[in-house]
Amino acid sequence: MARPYAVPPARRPVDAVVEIPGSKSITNRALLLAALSDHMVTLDNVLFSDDSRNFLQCLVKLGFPVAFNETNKAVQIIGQNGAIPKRTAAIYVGSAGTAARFLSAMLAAGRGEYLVEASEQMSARPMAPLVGALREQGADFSFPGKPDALPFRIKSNGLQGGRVRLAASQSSQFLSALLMVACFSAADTEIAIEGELPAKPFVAMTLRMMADFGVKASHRDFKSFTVAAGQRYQGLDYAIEPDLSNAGYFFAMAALTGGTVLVRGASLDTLQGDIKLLDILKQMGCKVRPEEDGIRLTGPAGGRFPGVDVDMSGLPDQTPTVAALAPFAASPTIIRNIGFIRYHESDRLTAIVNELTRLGIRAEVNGDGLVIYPGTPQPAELETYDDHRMAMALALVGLRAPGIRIKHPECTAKTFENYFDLFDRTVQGVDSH
Ligand SMILES: O=C(O)C1=C[C@@H](OP(=O)(O)O)[C@@H](O)[C@H](O)C1
Ligand SMILES: C=C(OP(=O)(O)O)C(=O)O
Repeated sequence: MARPYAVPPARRPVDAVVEIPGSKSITNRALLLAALSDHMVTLDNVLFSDDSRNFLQCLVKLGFPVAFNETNKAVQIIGQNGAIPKRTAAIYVGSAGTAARFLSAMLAAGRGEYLVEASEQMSARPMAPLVGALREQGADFSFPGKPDALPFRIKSNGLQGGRVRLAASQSSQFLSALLMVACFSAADTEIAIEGELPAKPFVAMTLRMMADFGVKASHRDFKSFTVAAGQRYQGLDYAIEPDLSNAGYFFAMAALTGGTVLVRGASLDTLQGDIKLLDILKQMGCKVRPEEDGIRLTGPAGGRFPGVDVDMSGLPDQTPTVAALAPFAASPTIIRNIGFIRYHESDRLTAIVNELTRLGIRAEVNGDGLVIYPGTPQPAELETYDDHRMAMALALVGLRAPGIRIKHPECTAKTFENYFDLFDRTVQGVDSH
């Protein structure tokens, strides 16, 4: 186990150009759509991290012809047009929500008998609404452990399609999973959403990527979705965007220090809803400039900014980032409509309040949101709950407050293996231009 990471306080405004690995959400969708396609797919700028390596290993276990080269960030998959090569297999999805949800749906839409296993953390996260919707369409589930949770066995003989209800309020990934496999069902699929659908931009990403691979879906105001049976995904070459969820920490470094960061390859024209963090940072006085080779953000002079009042249901993964900036704001920060982040790698509402409190910062859960008050963080060793985003975001506090240590920094490997190396280099200005 790695030692805690001692955050180096920023002695001057950061001035850096950073390269962020490929998007987890796009990588794991592209891997699924490639496997489901009817031809060879070549993926570029693929993320290699725990979440995507687990996904790739699952595809290998299921018998898909997969070739990958980590140095070139490239993956080639020969899609099997909705079929799964192995009729029986056991897969391990690790802690990846996307792998757990997307691959379970693919197996339920296949024909065979499969065991899906997961880390302890993922086994505690919700699966029941997805299991229920897949069961309604003909898949058979059994549970060696807790009912309706991972690990489980799936016995499948194709999905029926038809009208399906989905309790979607705990995670948008249930819907993304159902949408991506629906074209292989016997009949057209109509999914009726029950409860408030969170993280809609991730569903929009799913719809856009399905369309890129050749399958259309329609929806009425994100409340009901239709996918016609018989459509097929095509083989193509596909480039993965840099991960804007992970770029957020580096933009935040510029905001906190009144410095400037260029994220190479980032664009306002993106599949990723987390780009909206830039709007929040603008409200804090940052300047955003799209340039030829990326997006540049310049923080407010002296790192002085006001608190914000923001609905973050569309960009839930940025909640820890905004929470880490909040103690340094001139007024309280209010974050709304993010109750569902209780179901992420940790109960993030509780985790954020616990760690801000440990820093001597007043922070409260308020219904489905958070209120965080300005203050002076005191030296502390912070817990990270085996949650990459808690580790990556809490480190930001240490740029402006001395004596901050981040426990178990290795947990960033879920989506960003060398995060703390890049963090160090960004603070020290090694990569600056
Ligand atoms: O579909 C996706 O790629 C994701 C959707 C969101 O999950 P929830 O809808 O479960 O919140 C997000 O938090 C996660 O990091 C990635
Ligand atoms: C919620 C997250 O991950 P997952 O894909 O496991 O749901 C996340 O990366 O913040």
